[in-house]
Amino acid sequence: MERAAHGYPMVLSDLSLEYPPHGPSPAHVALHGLTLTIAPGEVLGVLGSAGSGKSTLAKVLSGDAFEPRGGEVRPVITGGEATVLGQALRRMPKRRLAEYRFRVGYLPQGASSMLPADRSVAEIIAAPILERDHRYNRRALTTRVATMLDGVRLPLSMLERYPYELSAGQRQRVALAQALVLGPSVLIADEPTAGIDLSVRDVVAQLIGELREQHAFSAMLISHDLPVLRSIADRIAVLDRGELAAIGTIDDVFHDPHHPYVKALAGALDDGHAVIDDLASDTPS
Ligand SMILES: Nc1ncnc2c1ncn2[C@@H]1O[C@H](COP(=O)(O)OP(=O)(O)OP(=O)(O)O)[C@@H](O)[C@H]1O
Repeated sequence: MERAAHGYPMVLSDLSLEYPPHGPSPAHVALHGLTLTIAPGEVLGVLGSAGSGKSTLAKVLSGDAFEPRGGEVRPVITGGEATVLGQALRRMPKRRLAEYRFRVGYLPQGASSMLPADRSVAEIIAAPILERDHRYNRRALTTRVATMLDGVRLPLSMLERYPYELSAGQRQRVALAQALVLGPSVLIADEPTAGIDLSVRDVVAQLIGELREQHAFSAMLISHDLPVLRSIADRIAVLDRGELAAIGTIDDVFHDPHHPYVKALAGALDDGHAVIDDLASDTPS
């Protein structure tokens, strides 16, 4: 896979994403003309109103949207381009997908409730390694899995447990360990702390901080959790109804907001809301 000539791990250029028509439902444009970059070592926070296209963006950028799975309507790139770690995603050949997904960490929305019930924590964390190389040295695998578990601050005694034996926060940490086990240089995390205890907030912040110290690690962090964004994100992008409403440092974005949705967010922050999930996008644009 070629490296990005410009060195930016993520470049979105006039990107539009659409759900194709299905049954009686017409096509739906989820994201329209999004242009932004993530610099090497940068963490970009993404927040936005419900339905503004955040999860759709994460599914496409992670490659998850391109996995052959029946039954589900998946978004497609209908305009512009997204280039991640040098891989242009529009018209990416199918044979590139598996390798691409190994290089990009993805923590989907609700990951803690999607862990396979019949696998132990050790098996769950090890799965991407064995998927990439089923003959991977077992001793090295055990060490890697234990290191990842420790990295998300869970005790080794959890290795043989099953998801139902863990709290939601512990399951989310296992999902994070799995997303990072292949040592990706980019992580796309969709609401990693939503509805989960504060322990996950701290772990996400600490882990991303450590990864940035160790190597050029960049991330897109979808979150409405302002303390998390403040502690980790270098800049934030605000989406509203499928379009970019603002981008910059948190202070820049909220200091003198022009866009109505960003103004409403700034108002919520002034009122002391730290988590701004529930702010409806009912502001006129
Ligand atoms: N399978 C689908 N088919 C058609 N439209 C969809 C599908 N999934 C999502 N959408 C629509 O695409 C738009 C973007 O949805 P998306 O889930 O990306 O928003 P979001 O910003 O992540 O919202 P939330 O904060 O509620 O998770 C919404 O209008 C949603 O209704």
